[in-house]
Amino acid sequence: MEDTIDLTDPRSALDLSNIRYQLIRLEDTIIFHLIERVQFPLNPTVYIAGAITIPNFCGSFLDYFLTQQERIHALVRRYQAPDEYAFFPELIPSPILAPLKYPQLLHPNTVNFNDELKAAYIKHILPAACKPQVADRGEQYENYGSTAVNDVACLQALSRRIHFGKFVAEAKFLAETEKFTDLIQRRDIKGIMREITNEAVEKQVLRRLELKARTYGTDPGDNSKDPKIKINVSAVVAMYRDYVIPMTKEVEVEYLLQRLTSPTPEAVTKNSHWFLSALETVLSFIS
Ligand SMILES: C=C(O[C@@H]1C=C(C(=O)O)C=C[C@H]1O)C(=O)O
Repeated sequence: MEDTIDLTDPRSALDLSNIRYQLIRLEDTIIFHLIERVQFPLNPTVYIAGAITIPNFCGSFLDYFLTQQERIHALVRRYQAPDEYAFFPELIPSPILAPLKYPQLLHPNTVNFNDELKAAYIKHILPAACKPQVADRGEQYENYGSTAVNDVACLQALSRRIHFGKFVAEAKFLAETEKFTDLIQRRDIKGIMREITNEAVEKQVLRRLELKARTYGTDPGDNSKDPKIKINVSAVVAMYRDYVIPMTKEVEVEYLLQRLTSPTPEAVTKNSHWFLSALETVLSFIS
């Protein structure tokens, strides 16, 4: 197992033990971002379209923040990486940096579960993890900016986690190509779900997560008998059990259902973004 997954090397990127290691690392990122987020109350206003007036924008404050952040991150090539998926892919510009040449690791596909992830985050994950909303204490106590900054960090880490399901699926497909080819050809979704599921690994993930949430959420300097925990540990476990693991597996299944078909133009765009960007750069020099 390597220290980090190398997405420029197919042997590293499609090795299931490397992928699992990456998923374990992402648990740390997700828990730390969530600990930051739950310092603030739920602040439902942030998620309601039109609740905060924004010039030339009619969505929610969170969506405004996400679109702006994705634009700047796209300029520095974030969404060229095969493990990064935008929440608003239709709004992102081409990078200003020269394109990187990633090898073709995944079959071209259109799988993007970010809408489902964002909906579950707002409707279920946050309400379970946040402290109860204090009564409206007036404008000077608002922390909408901090709320959205932390939400974007949480959502982007969660998005990477669930979309790593594509690498998991590709590794499993390569290990048992014949079996998966048959299931995919018969559109046997239940059979695919059964074959990609590893209950022992899932149980291990949940046990480790509980320990991590408790450990990272406790100040090591707090020697009291009943130390304060900065995060609701059972909400973290429930987030993985009810949303993160099921969505990772849905990503796996959807990816496999597209594994044998020839790519649609939309799928090619994500996978050959570097080629289109290169073409754009060349054309900008000519014109
Ligand atoms: C990620 C894997 O695939 C599936 C998804 C898991 C997850 O989301 O944590 C765990 C086990 C499998 O059911 C794996 O096999 O490691």
